Amino acid sequence: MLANTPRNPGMPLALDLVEGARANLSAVERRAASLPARRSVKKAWQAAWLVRAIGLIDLTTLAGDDTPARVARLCAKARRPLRPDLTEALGLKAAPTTGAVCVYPTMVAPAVAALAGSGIPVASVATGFPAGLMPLPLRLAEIRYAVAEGAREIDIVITRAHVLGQDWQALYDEIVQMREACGEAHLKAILATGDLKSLRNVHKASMVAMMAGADFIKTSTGKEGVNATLPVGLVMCRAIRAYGEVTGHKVGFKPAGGIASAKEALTWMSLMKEELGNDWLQPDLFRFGASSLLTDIERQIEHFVTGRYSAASHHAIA
Ligand SMILES: O=C[C@H](O)COP(=O)(O)O
Repeated sequence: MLANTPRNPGMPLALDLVEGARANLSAVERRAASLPARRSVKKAWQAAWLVRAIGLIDLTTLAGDDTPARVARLCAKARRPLRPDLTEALGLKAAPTTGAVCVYPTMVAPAVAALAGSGIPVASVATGFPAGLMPLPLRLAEIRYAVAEGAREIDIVITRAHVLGQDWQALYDEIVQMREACGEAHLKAILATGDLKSLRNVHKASMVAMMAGADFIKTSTGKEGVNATLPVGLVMCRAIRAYGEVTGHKVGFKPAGGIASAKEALTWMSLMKEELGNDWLQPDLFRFGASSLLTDIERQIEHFVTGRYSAASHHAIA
């Protein structure tokens, strides 16, 4: 899944680049507000974009009552996210699969077993998700555990206090160690932007995470009061662009938390296309972190094919 784009090796912490980061807030907000109004994707193209969106989803369950059986059901959905009659009606050569399945560390082994032979990677949250307030050696041990269980992607959470206290060296150092603990597994750095107080902090934390070698930067755990928003997404995309201009490295982006409708998915995809280009519409550089988005996408595709909507419960996931 992540084979096409070389990994971001990171770079030494460059405080001038972090501090010099400019987030022109009102321009960012104006630009973000204009995105949903755009009608750049219509009808047949919309169906094609929604099929593409399926392949960009990290199909997620992160609940206290997760069980191996629920995870197995979710994995079955990841293998076959679209009903065969819809796949056929759309004339798709290959049935889509989701980008990954994302679970807690103790659910990695059941997910790996359920996805065997599918090529779909398992992503695991780690580092004391969602708050991250555990001693660093335990957070690193949790990464190693998830990797040993078979996770190919690790979604870490950062220490928000390092951002709120502007301690960029401490943030850089912890992410460098997390990346080392990941080994071959790809690291997605969850910034928990709803906790970071300002867009300027979001921009700075994005830059530090990329300098420390994050393969992806991700907005939210899904557990903060405010999760993925377009202004935050725009700031993170512009940070990815700025980092790319300085280093030549491409870093992926994952909005997560509260993205539940096909319409929102299309808006996020337009943002990626316009801000970063078509490479960021591929699963090695873009993912949605979402637990219920697939249900609405399937409904909208069914409507496109049949002209009718069925109840969301007919598209049960786990
Ligand atoms: O990373 C994924 C999020 O936890 C999913 O959030 P959601 O349940 O609001 O879609």
